[in-house]
Amino acid sequence: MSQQQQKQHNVHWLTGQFCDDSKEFEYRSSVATRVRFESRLALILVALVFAMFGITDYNLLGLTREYYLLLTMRVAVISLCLLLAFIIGRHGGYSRNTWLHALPLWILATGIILIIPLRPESLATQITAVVVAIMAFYLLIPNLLTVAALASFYLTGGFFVIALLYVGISPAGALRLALLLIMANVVGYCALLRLEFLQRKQFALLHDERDQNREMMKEIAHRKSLEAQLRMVAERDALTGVDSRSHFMKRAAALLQRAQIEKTPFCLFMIDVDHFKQVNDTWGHTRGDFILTKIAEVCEQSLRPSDVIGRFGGEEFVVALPDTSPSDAQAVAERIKNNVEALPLTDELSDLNLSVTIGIAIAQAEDDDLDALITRADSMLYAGKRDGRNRVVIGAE
Ligand SMILES: Nc1nc2c(ncn2[C@@H]2O[C@H](COP(=O)(O)OP(=O)(O)OP(=O)(O)O)[C@@H](O)[C@H]2O)c(=O)[nH]1
Repeated sequence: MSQQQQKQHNVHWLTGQFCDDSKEFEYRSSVATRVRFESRLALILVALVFAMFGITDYNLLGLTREYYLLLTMRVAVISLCLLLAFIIGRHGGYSRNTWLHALPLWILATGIILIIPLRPESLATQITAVVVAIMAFYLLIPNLLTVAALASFYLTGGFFVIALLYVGISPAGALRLALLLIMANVVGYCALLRLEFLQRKQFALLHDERDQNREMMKEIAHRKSLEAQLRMVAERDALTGVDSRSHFMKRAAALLQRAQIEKTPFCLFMIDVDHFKQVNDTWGHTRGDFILTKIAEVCEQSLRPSDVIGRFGGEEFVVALPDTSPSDAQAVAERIKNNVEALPLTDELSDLNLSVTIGIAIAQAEDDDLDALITRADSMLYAGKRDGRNRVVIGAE
């Protein structure tokens, strides 16, 4: 891991959050959906529990003014909690709206604090409720440590001050209460700090792993494209785009073998451009190259997709024609010859009389091999050259 990444993954010892803001934002965004769901659930449960305590209020106070005041306060807190549960459900990822998560805690804390002036005699019960609420703020309601801690400190401080003001507590009792509340905060704070730390460490690890995987996928894609390029270079003739000689030999050998197994006819052409040296000498090598690519194009267009054409070398092409009878092969060769002759070239090449000579070999014996066929097609080709070029010569000798 690079130093930069290491720095990004540092978690603050006091807040339990990533020191790097963008990393923290990324983390919060990644847990937003879960947080939203859990926050809603927690708020609804809390509202229910808070409502249930209304029954104890009634038992203790009866239908008194204090009871109605308490009831109004409880209804207000519960309504706000439910409203916030609804809002959090819609907009409450804490990557942006952190305050939305703080708000219900502060409302609940206020509700709990306000019980004391209304029911001072229930202090003992309320102390338990406050300790439970502090724990819930830290551990049960999904929240950021800072949000939970601030709301807890508010609840702790507010409750302590109100208890001192409204209930006559002895100094020793006050000290005990303060220690208890501090303890509850320390335990909750440490537990949540540890949780936040572990969750972020886990997130950082997963993130690293994902980065490494992405790098690996990139590397694999790069290698694959290199392989494809290499294959292309090895299999294709760079100038004309037809098969390279070696690739042609592989494909043609396989086609010949299949033809021999299936006992279907197989023919092979050797195509040579006539007087190409003269073409080069007169119009230059660049135009010579251009003419070669045009001839390759015309040949390809004159063949079936199942035929295979390769550049054998220089101005010589070779074609394998599976499942082709000698008469069909001759017709195809004539077509190529005619198409080359009629090749539309640029104006500056209008004086050029382009032609090819084609030698055809027919596969006969079952053990006929590709080299033997090529040799035979070659001798047909040279017979054609000898007899004046621009012709097709077929034979099995
Ligand atoms: N422009 C170009 N010329 C090539 C290429 N490969 C081979 N040649 C040329 O093709 C010419 C072949 O000449 P020769 O073998 O004497 O045959 P030819 O002039 O075609 O005469 P015949 O085959 O007897 O009709 C040579 O001048 C080579 O330099 C190529 O890739 N590009």
